[in-house]
Amino acid sequence: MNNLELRHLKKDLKAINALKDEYAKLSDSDLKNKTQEFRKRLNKGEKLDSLLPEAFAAIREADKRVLGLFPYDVQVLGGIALHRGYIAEMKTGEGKTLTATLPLYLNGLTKKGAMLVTTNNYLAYRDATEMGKVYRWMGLTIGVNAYDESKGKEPQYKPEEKRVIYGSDIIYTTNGGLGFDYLIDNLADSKDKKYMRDFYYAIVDEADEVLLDIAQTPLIISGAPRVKSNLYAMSDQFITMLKKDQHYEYDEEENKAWITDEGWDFAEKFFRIENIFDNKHDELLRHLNLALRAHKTYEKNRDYVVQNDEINLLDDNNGRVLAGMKLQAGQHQAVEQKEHVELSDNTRSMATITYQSLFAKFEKLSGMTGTAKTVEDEMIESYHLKVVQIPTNKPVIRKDYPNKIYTSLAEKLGASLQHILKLHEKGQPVLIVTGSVEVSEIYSELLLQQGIAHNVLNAYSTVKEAAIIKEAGQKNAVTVATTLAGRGTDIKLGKGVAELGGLAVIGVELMPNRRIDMQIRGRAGRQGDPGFSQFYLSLEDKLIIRRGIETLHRYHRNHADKGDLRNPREIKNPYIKSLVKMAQSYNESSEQQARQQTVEYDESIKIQRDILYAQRDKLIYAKEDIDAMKIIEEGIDNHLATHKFTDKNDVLRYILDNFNYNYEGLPNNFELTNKNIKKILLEIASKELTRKQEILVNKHQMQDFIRVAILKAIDTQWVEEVDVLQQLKQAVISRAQAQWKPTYEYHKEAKKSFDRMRVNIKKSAIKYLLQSDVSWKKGKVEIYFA
Ligand SMILES: Nc1ncnc2c1ncn2[C@@H]1O[C@H](COP(=O)(O)OP(=O)(O)OP(=O)(O)O)[C@@H](O)[C@H]1O
Repeated sequence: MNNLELRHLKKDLKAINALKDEYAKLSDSDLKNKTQEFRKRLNKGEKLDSLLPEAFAAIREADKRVLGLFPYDVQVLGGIALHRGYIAEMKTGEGKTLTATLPLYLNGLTKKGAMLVTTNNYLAYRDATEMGKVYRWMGLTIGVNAYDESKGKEPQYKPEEKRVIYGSDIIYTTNGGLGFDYLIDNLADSKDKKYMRDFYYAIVDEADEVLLDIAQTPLIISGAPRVKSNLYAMSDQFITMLKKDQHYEYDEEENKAWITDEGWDFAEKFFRIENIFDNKHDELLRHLNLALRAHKTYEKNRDYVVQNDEINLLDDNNGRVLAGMKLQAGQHQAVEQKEHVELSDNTRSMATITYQSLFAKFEKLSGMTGTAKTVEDEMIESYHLKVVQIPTNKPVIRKDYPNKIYTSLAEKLGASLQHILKLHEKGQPVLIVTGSVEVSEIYSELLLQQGIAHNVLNAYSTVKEAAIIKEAGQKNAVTVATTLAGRGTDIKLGKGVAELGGLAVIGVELMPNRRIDMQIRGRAGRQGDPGFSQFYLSLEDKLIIRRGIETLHRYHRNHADKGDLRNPREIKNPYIKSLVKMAQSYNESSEQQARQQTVEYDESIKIQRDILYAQRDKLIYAKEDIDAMKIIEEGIDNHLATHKFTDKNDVLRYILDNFNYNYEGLPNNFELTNKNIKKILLEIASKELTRKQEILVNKHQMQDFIRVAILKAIDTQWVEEVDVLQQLKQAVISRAQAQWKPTYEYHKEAKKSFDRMRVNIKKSAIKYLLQSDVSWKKGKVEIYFA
């Protein structure tokens, strides 16, 4: 299969290579003028595909002149694959950054926006800065939705600045930045606050990480805070007094903790209540569980870090801070309480999207990574993306040694340290990659004890990332890093290092999947460089404990106390070794199942969100006037269809609640028929709208008001709906049993809830249109919603 696809790509490569000499002879200005020429031809109807050979030849030549790098044939092949909407699997260090310039230039010619999406700020900013030069030289604009972390905090862009970024020919952004911007753009209540264009073309860098691993965590924008609770502090204090196996139990494999009967008895005594399971103590019960989880299942420096008096979650896949992400439903506050930092607002989510849905919005999607083949089926299923493997430019000469496995953590530390010391003695640079901040600190401590100077790169030190990476390939360098240095990081070898054997990569934990292993190994042996990689594992590695293979646990129990740091004994038993591998593949399949579940549950909210956002856009970009009376009438009809007014007071209540809270009363001779009720309601509405029109002077301002009021109705109801769906999902999952398809139940309920929301939107619209106050101050409309 791969060969067939490669053959197709090679045809284009041939055409591009045939133009090589001709383009090399062009003067700088003739080369730059090609952009205009291509754009003219596009305008006349020529297709991108037919421009491909010339455009690729042009940008390739420009890469050489501006960046000093002439894309190799294999990179051109990769570039063509990216244009054609494949995932180009190019081995680590083959130069994907440069490869992307080719299809980005070609697709940027359309002026519809060609995006390079990557996992983190450091990579996005680095690549945009380096590659930006060549696009500008060729007369294309580039927008950068990332910033230099060493120079300070994230800039807060105004909508007009975002519009410039997203309006550029080529855009470099992080996936998180893009997702949040999409959600914020869809919270705008007027044209001048919107900045996104329709999504056209994207190349997703580190495609497997972004599209699969990170895609497990949906993006959430938080909104109005819920009432603050003092139960966090009380619950936290209580939990710290509990004794393990008496008051609570903890299952390490599942990373689950629960309070025992004895624990609950203790709680009843402590809080002086009779029955904690009584409904009136629901909130306390919930907070106790949150506090228990905060203490027993969330670990500092593994799951989160504490920075600037804040809890920042860590991404399991790459050890980086998950910018802007919070644990939901009060869990975040419980962890804050545990760490004694100020409690943030416990907000409900206002808008949310998964990456699966976000990327489905691109007209054309492609991706690149060093590791995609093992997950090709999933890529096809979730994104319709096929993988094509691109050959390397030079053979990879890096040596990947088989894993060394030890029983205990101490033995693993001892063995790996001996190896590191030996390498360091001869001056070979070493990169030690750990699975958590905690372990990175242990290694740092051990190295200090040996008097070895080294750098530590983890979530606490990302501001120094570029500087640390620059040093990491020099003679004598020792770098301890979490997996955040495991992808994209380009470590260049210093003078004399190749002769010493290149970079040595020492991995010191069993990683969640093989792709992460390969990426870590791939920090060495780039561009045909020498280098090697070696993993040191132990039966106390997190993944082995979590994946619970009984034979391994038994082996561990029987052997753990016999070894120590100074006397590490490697496990040679092939059966035990194969079980360690199995723990990793178990984990891979459960990761995949979890992703499948995310996709399945996402279907409802995806459909609902699309309908709702389209409705919002229709209002924001409405060419014709919005007929407020028509919307009010529909709301009245809805109400009359579902509600039977029993007497005049009932009608009056409805008017006071929804139409006019100063309403004086119905006429004495009012006859209670639906027709009459509707008539009087329409009269009140029409009078109120006329009054507002008088205040707002002209029709244009009145239309602005109507639009904002209806958007407000949509948004408030949508916030409710997002919350309802989230809770519904939790409820359905916790009820899930065998032979019962929870997703079916979920989608059925979600549909009902959506229909209710549509009715409620109209109801709220009436309220916001009629019961709000408008004023006209200093040439601006001011609106107060009750
Ligand atoms: N055509 C070229 N000629 C010379 N050097 C090149 C060329 N292409 C790339 N390089 C160099 O190769 C190195 C690796 O490039 P890059 O970091 O883009 O690799 P990558 O494929 O993204 O790796 P990873 O998979 O680890 O992210 C860089 O130092 C880059 O300058």
